[in-house]
Amino acid sequence: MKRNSNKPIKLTEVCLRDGSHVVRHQFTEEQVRAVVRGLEDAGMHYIEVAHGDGLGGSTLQYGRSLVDEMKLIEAAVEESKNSKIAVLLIPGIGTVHELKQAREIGAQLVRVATHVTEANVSAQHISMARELGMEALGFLMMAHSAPVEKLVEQAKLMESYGAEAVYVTDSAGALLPNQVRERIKALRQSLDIEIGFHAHNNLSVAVANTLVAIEEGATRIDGSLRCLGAGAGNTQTEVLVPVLQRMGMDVGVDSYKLMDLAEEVIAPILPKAQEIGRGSIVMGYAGVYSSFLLHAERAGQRFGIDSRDILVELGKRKAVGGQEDMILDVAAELAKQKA
Ligand SMILES: C[C@H](O)CC(=O)C(=O)O
Ligand SMILES: [Mn+2]
Repeated sequence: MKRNSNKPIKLTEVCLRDGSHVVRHQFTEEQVRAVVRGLEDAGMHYIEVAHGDGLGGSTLQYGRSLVDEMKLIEAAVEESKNSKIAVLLIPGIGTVHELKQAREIGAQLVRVATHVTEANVSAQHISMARELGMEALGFLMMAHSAPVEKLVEQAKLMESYGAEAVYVTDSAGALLPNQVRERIKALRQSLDIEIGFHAHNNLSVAVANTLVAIEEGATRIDGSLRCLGAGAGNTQTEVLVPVLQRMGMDVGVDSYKLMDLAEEVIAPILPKAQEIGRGSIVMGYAGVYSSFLLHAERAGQRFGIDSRDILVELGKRKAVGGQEDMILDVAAELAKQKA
């Protein structure tokens, strides 16, 4: 593959953060320790640990964590030597208070996540992270939902606040390869910082999209072992690494160790195998935030309606992350219409 960048690829394993949605935020300290030990041994570059909705996400609205995320981050830091521990923060859900706490216990990188049109709310957290000596990256969620020019404008804002990279975050798993290409290409042409890509596999194109992103010059790449991430999960890490090897790119991570970890440690954690089920397909198709899946399934059961109808309606209303309360409203409305 001809890459449009000569910078090394840096992988971030997100199963201990994005996967938190799948286990309803019930990770135990032992699970986190076992996963981090395995990832450290395999040579993973970054490991993200936090509540699924980022620092401070443990609430009634998003789902309470079984174990305080700071305790999990601390455990992850203890188990890692060369792998760096990363956290995610959505301004408004997480605050500078949690950011400082995460830094004090050893987190080295933060991804400040905002909706794709709301980069302006990331300024304070990006600059605070830099002051704290952390790597600070921007994470533009629901990147499918804005025109390319808007995405570029918002990424430039994050760059101006001090972000060292900006991610195209395909939260809904809705982007198709040509759309990933045009987005990464446009960012590469307009920014001086690194570009990242975070996929969801709802339409079964996460690996393909990630390859396109890398080809166009993305160097910060996310994956989750065994697809342990919201919806149908992310780019499957233990698949991506050997695919890259076959393309002549050695990212310095041991693929056998990743495969063993996925099979022996992650698979037993999964409540059920991560499949591209009907809910995930509809999310990708309708452009709905992947972490809404389980909330919509629960609401569907409660109101006796098909959760796909809820997801399609949420897509029409352009619901964004943080609007989980809309799921119940939509379900109640649809049930009323049905009655
Ligand atoms: C808080 C979200 O789950 C962040 C993310 O991983 C995404 O938007 O995708
Ligand atoms: Mn995600």
